[in-house]
Amino acid sequence: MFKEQIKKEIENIKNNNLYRFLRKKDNIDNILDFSSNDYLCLSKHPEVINAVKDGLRYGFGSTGSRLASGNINHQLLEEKIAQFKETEGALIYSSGYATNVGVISTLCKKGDIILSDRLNHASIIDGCRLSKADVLIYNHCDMDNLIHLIEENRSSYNNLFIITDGIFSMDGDIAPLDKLKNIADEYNGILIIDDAHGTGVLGNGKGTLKHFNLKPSDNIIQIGTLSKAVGGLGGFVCGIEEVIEYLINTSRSFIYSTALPPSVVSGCIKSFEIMEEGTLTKKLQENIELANRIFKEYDLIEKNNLTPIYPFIFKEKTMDIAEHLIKNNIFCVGIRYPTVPRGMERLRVSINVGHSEEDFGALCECIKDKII
Ligand SMILES: Cc1ncc(COP(=O)(O)O)c(C=O)c1O
Repeated sequence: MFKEQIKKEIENIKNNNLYRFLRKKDNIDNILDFSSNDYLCLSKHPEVINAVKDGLRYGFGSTGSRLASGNINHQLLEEKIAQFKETEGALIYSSGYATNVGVISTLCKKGDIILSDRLNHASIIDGCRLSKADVLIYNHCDMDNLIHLIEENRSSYNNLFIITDGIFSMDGDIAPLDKLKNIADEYNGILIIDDAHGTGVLGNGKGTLKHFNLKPSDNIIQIGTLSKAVGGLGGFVCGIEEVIEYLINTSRSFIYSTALPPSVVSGCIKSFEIMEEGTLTKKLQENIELANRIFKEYDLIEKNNLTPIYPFIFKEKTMDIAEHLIKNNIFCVGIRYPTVPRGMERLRVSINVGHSEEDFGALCECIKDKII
């Protein structure tokens, strides 16, 4: 009975053209990859790999939660992140997803109100759903709409939280953090920034807050992931000491989950050391400029990007183009509803420091083949 029901639901997904399946990245050395979030290519950096090997001296797994047997070299990474982000403290989780869910559901309580950008990442949405706060969605980066919603509800909440991605993961655009910080200050609110895609990329690598020349403050909480520019696995939150101390005591996805393997932690520490030098972030910005020029020549974009994420909106043609690219050894994922709104289906092209002018040209030529 249950089996039949699930089969029917899968059929429905297929009939709606929304079926997902796992695709192995075959022939990994020959593939031209525009799907990865490894913006600085740190996942394959020899010094990072050596640091990972060195971390294996502690063993394969961490063997327990941070509050039990799993607290090995983790605090070294937290000190590094806090220093890098210029905050009082930092706390790492087993993924960026677990961080958003664990931080938002813990800090935002009954009687509070959350204002969340319409295009925020699924892990923020799930954190909001798990929290007991009231959640209102403001139109994407629309400050008038945000203020309107706050004004309408201002008498009826305890704490006000504004939550936004720093760089939006599917569009590559940047949240107006300067304006959001002003609004948070004016209404005595707390600004939570998920800088999963900004860390290592904007503000000399320090992130989106730095991009706006803003300093960390008591009412800013920054979240990030160790799985994108950092090249590893895990997530982190940074901010004032009291928030970190409170999360250690109350955040369920931190407390009730095994700590990251120490080798991953060692690799991430090395990644932050390399990011601090600034060379790779500078190279990434140069590659973004190069990609802007070439993508414009092929009419794939109208204005210059500041981030490595390019949405090429091909709507219903998206999946056919993605398939054509794969047949030509170019890996670039097609994104459909519900990850993006209907009618906004796109290739999500993400570029990194390893791409060359020829690579950008090859991608554009292959797309051109299919759309002409
Ligand atoms: C904006 C954003 N936040 C959070 C996450 C989750 O991070 P992780 O992959 O480390 O769980 C992602 C990754 O998909 C993301 O794009």
